[in-house]
Amino acid sequence: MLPNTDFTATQSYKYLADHYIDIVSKNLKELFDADAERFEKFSLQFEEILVDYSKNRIDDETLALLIQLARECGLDDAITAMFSGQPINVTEGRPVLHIALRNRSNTPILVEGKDVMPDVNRVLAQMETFSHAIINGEWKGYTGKPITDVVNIGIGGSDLGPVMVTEALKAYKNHLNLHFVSNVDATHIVETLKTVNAETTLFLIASKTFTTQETMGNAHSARDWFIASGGKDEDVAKHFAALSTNSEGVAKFGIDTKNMFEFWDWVGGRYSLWSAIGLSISLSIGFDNFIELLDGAHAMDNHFKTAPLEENIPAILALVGIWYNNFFEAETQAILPYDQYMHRFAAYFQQGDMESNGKHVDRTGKHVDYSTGPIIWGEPGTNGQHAFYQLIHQGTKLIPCDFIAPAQSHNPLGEHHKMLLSNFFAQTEALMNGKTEEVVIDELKKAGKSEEEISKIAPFKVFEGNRPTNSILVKLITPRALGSLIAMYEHKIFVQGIIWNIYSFDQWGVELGKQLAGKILPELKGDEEISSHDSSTNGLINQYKAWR
Ligand SMILES: O=P(O)(O)OC[C@H]1O[C@H](O)[C@@H](O)[C@@H](O)[C@@H]1O
Repeated sequence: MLPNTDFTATQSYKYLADHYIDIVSKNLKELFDADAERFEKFSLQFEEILVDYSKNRIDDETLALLIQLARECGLDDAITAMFSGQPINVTEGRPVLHIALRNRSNTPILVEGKDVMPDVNRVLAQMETFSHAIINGEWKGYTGKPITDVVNIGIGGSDLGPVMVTEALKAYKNHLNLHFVSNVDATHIVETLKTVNAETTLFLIASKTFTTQETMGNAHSARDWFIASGGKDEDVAKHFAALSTNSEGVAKFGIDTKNMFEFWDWVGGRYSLWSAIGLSISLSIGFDNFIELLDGAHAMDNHFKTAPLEENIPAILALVGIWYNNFFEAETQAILPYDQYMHRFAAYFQQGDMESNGKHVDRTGKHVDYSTGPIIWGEPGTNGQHAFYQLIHQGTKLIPCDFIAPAQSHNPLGEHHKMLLSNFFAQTEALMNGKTEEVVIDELKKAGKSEEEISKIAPFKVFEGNRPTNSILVKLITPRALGSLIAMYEHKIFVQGIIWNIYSFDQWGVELGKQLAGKILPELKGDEEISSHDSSTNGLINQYKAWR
């Protein structure tokens, strides 16, 4: 089971608190000047991924203390507990085994004494056969035509992973057109259905529970549309498949369980792209590439499981994150991919990280008196530079940033990639070094400005610098490299959850809103005035009724 340590009561935490006072007065630039080996010391390479964490406000002592903190919090045992299938998702009574879905070495992983690998491999084989049949055109729709369009209907973990990965790996895409419908707002399904033909469309109803309101609503509307477009009830089997843990729910909906791709309750929704939920990925880029994605994740799993903490990339990223979150009181963490294909990467880890570590009680049920999971946000570079980087460079908040870029582009057009990467390299340098008042004044002098003009404008042009970043340089965003990158962030989240002594694999925080929406829905149907809520909620509902 998981250890249960208040990390703020550890010896290393106390040392870190003292050490913070020392580090906070130091400038990153000075740290580089003082140590010619800093890059070599504070960067790690995993296959074709280079993680440079040297532009962080840390020194040897910081890192040693953070690693000591991880040890005091029982990280080693926690890793063993996860990989060996212990029920570490205690509040739901489940193990956490997304690592089993990509366990390409096939070593047995036992849940209650039973090896899960035969089931994992069985569903993978089912996905393989199905993917080939759809891609090759052997699978025919109800009028005998091959499938041209795939619509994945799912939300949260049953949407964000497949969307992010199919976008990130678009360079590997085949002829199938992929669509994703998540929002219960009818606009999403209506606009999607305008672009497809019932005779050649396959719907994947992706829902772990098969009870999620949005997904069920969209799935029913898709089936109604299919029937209204000329499909018969008996044709549904050719056009609807389910990705779920709930076979009863699937059968009740009217999908033949032969067309069901199963997964298990030990897979968290936000960790499920490696499971049957990844079927849209396998359809989009082919099963072999899907396996490459799993292989990449498995390689990162092995690194995470076996590398000493000093060389363990997910652990180091997590610990450096804790340094900012709990000592510098940083509230957010930006993820900034310099790769247009990765434009949903930050959105994906918004769920991955915030649903996992957005928790206010520790593993004993006690309210924590320290900060837990950060707010995750970001957009692809260089778009972000022309939007919110102003605040990162000159605002009053400390925003640790992860910069991610591929060395090679899938679209080597003219000078584009060099231009993109010049920005990638420049931004972390600028954030670290800033621009002093001296330099600003010198530049203004050279531009021929008067003393008076200079004194007025100079303060606005100063960059304090000393702003921390990680740079993650990937040779090329291949399925394998992407798999490793995603697994790297997953394990980072795991490590942080262990240190904060919280349960990272439940998500009770999504329940209250669902419950209340369930109560409000019937109230929206009649014309009577609503008075059962607070005056604001009553007022809003009644105005809606007046306007609808
Ligand atoms: O796949 P499902 O069961 O439809 O759940 C979709 C989503 O629902 C809730 O918001 C949460 O539980 C998420 O973690 C989950 O990903």
